[in-house]
Amino acid sequence: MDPDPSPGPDPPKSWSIHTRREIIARYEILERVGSGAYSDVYRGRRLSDGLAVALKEVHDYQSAFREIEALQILRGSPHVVLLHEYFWREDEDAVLVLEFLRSDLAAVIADASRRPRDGGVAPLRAGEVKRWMLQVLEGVDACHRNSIVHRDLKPGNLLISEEGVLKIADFGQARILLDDGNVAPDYEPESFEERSSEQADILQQPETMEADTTCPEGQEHGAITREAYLREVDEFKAKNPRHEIDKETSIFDGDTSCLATCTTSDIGEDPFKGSYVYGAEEAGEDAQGSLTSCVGTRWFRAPELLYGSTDYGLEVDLWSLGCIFAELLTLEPLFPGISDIDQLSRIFNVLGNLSEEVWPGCTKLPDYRTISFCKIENPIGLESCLPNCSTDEVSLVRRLLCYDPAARATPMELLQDKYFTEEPLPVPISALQVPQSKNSHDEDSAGGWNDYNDMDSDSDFEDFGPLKFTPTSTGFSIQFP
Ligand SMILES: Nc1ncnc2c1ncn2[C@@H]1O[C@H](COP(=O)(O)OP(=O)(O)OP(=O)(O)O)[C@@H](O)[C@H]1O
Repeated sequence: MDPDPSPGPDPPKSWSIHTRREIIARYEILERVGSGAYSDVYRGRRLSDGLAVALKEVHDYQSAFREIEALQILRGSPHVVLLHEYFWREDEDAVLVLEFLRSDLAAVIADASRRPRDGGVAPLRAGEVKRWMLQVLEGVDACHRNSIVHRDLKPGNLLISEEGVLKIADFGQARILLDDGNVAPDYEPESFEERSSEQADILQQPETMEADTTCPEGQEHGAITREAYLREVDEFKAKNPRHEIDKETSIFDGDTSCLATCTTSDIGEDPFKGSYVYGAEEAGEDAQGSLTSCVGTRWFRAPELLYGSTDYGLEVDLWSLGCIFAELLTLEPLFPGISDIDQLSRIFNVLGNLSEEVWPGCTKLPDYRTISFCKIENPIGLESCLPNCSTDEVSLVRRLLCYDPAARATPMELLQDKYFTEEPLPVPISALQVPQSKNSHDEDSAGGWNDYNDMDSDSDFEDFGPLKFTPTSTGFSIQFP
């Protein structure tokens, strides 16, 4: 699509990228390739050398600087999407210029699920699955080494280059965890007030954008101390009154939970769209250094988040990894819940109830007593969900899908798992089959991809025709048929 040079009166926000002179001067904006909860993404071409890029116009302020902050810290990680530069002028959406990646793991799974199964043999070879997993693990390892929790890991956020290199993308929900377990308050990646008026609209040029590689001895690169963050925030607030306005107009509600507060806004892949509560929770996160439980896509959301935890860590990503790996092995989503409660019930049906026995302390989760599930006498177990999988494959998934977050294996531990060094060995990246585009998961597929669009439920309760709800003194009791 040709860029529209005439701004016209009040162009719709999502098209405003076409009216940004500083961007048009450097990039040809081609077709829109995707859109998410907070963004529109266009394929683009750098005019100076023809480089293919993705131009991500982020409509949400917080999401934009979280993504920029994380991508700057992770710059140079081979399995994290590369941020070439970004444009951000006050009162306009941030536009991130990213390397263009044509496919994603969702498309790999959808493509494979359409291939015929040969005598029960999965269409994705074990060596291919291993190579995809290794790349995901290396990417998540880089995030976690830098204390960055992604919070929205799912196949659609694992982008893939033409050559088969997998890169983690969409850091709009990422946070940096501090040593004390809290999160770093959001801060402006680079203050635009410091720039001259000519430079004010282009915050980072490719030549000048380098993540700060200096870090105090003994401290992981990118793990900025709480003091440094608070200093940055103070400086930023002094320069940018908008931050103060945001804080004043939002309600602090940092301790509230998804289950308790998002029952009318828990909208599938976009649990926060139009949600006033989410905004309030995000403010709480910033103001108090605590976290919100309203993160991630439901199918990949850890039980502690489903139970409203605001005191979680990197381990929420590990649960998501377990769900992603299971899906790679079976080509079907493991826990395709249609609401938060259904999500929990699907997990319990497989792994058994969450109790003090399996995770000491879990009864203190904010919403644990709000909803009581009936006892699952005979959970079906992970093996039944992973038919035709080897013991090693089941064991790998099991090491991630532990109720107790502390028991989940870290990416580094998994990278050393014998599964990856035993036959069949991971295939080389060049032998991976990369789908032509990401669009394949919008089409019909046996993998249930259309269900991703069906994850939107206005209420946690409306989809529960066959379930028996009983009000209790603390909340609800639910019985399954
Ligand atoms: N670097 C890229 N190269 C090619 N396509 C991309 C790139 N980044 C994003 N996209 C496409 O744009 C879509 C939206 O991007 P992204 O997931 O980053 O945005 P979001 O608004 O944070 O989405 P979500 O609602 O999933 O959180 C992606 O699904 C993907 O198809």
